[in-house]
Amino acid sequence: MSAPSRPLAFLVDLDGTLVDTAGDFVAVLALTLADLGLPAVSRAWVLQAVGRGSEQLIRAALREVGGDAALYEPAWARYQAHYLRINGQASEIFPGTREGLDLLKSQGLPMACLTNKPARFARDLLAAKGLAGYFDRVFGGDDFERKKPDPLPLLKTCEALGVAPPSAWMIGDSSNDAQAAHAAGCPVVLLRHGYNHGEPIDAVPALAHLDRLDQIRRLLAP
Ligand SMILES: O=C(O)COP(=O)(O)O
Ligand SMILES: [Mg+2]
Repeated sequence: MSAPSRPLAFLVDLDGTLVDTAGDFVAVLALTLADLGLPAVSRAWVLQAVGRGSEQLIRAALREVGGDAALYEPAWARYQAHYLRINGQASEIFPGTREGLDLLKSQGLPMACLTNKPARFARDLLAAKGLAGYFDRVFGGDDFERKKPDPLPLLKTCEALGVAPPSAWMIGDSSNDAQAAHAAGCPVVLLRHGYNHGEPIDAVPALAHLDRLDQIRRLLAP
């Protein structure tokens, strides 16, 4: 891939990119399904299902355990109540994340967190993990009409930061992020430690594939 143009902003995904939130999803889904008298989904199932937003995750979990699709509304209500209560408790910041965010911040450019997670959950999680201060804006999956992999959230975030998409680097962990970035015209950098629907992320074209966010150092101007 050709050398990246100098970035003028960073759009950073949350789940699987900054924070390993799989444990929160596993715990909240288990509590939600138990409330409805249904069995839990496995961690392995969660790892390949996460990334398309909460609504899709709940619908897929109901299908997975043989629950009636009509249970979606009560499931969503229970899911929100549990998520708000335990958000972050079974999640860890990935190694190299804080150092990586410090490096990005040192570039003096606008930064947005752009996730498919509902905005309220995203804000609470960033605050709980001490990461909120890095971001000028935080946008969640319920802030726009469509979610990643649609380019709309990236285009709207670029507009909010006042930068053109080709100068806004999307940093993510899944083909959702990459597809959205490609369609929006944003360069993309991918982390290997996230959740790419069970597929290896190296197969997805990007400026770079990193094991840890602080490895982004080699892509930035000294
Ligand atoms: O589906 C989710 O909630 C996770 O989304 P994210 O990877 O865009 O943060
Ligand atoms: Mg992600």
